[in-house]
Amino acid sequence: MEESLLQFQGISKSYGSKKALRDVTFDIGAGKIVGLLGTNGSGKTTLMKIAAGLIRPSQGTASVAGIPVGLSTKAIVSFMPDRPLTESWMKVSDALEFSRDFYADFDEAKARKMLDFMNLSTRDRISSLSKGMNERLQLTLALSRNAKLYLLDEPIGGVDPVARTKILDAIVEFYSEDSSMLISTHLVRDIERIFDEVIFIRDGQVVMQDEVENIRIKHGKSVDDMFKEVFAE
Ligand SMILES: Nc1ncnc2c1ncn2[C@@H]1O[C@H](COP(=O)(O)OP(=O)(O)OP(=O)(O)O)[C@@H](O)[C@H]1O
Repeated sequence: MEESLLQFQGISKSYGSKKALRDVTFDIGAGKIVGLLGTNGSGKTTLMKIAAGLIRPSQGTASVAGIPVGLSTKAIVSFMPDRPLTESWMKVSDALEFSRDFYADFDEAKARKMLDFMNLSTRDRISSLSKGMNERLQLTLALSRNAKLYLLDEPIGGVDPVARTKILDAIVEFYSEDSSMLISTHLVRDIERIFDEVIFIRDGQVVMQDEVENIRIKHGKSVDDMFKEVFAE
């Protein structure tokens, strides 16, 4: 059997009386780029944060590479949150230094190569970066760790189509094939070309998990068409 890199078993999460995830079960194998697709408020960020070990589920178990989510899985999981972690007083070089001090697996040479690719300079002030450039920086910081699992929460949210293409190209270029990646988004059309598999999540429940090739062959549809069909109101 192929190695499982991320496993959710019967995960539920409530915030007070609000149920954000309901009995979520899925498995992601090694070497896969997986899209976590759902509309606003469907529970994508909650799922990512549980996988990253930042919040605890109300029920169920989550594991990364067979290890229950906790301190030791944090060392092998790189999380790009949908809101920047950097501070506005920093320069890009300060952000690199922070990541280097913080993460034993941070690869500075890779980070510098990626910054070049992204047209970012270490001298840039973070407060002066546009939203799209800031997303590029956050992605650089996340992908420059030699992690086993990358969790990217809305990496193309709120940026223009040109920046989206650049960000997707960077993901494909700098992705290492022995790791897996889970990418949440609702902008399916722009990004579906990079997915091996997709998970559809609606109202906190997984409604479908399939290989992209299956969707195209079995259903004769693009992932975007399938998404629109599943999420039609
Ligand atoms: N800290 C919180 N307290 C209370 N409710 C919350 C909290 N965080 C999320 N929720 C609710 O849980 C549900 C799932 O939220 P979540 O952020 O996981 O969804 P999402 O799919 O990431 O949405 P979006 O695409 O809008 O970011 C939403 O209804 C949200 O309002």
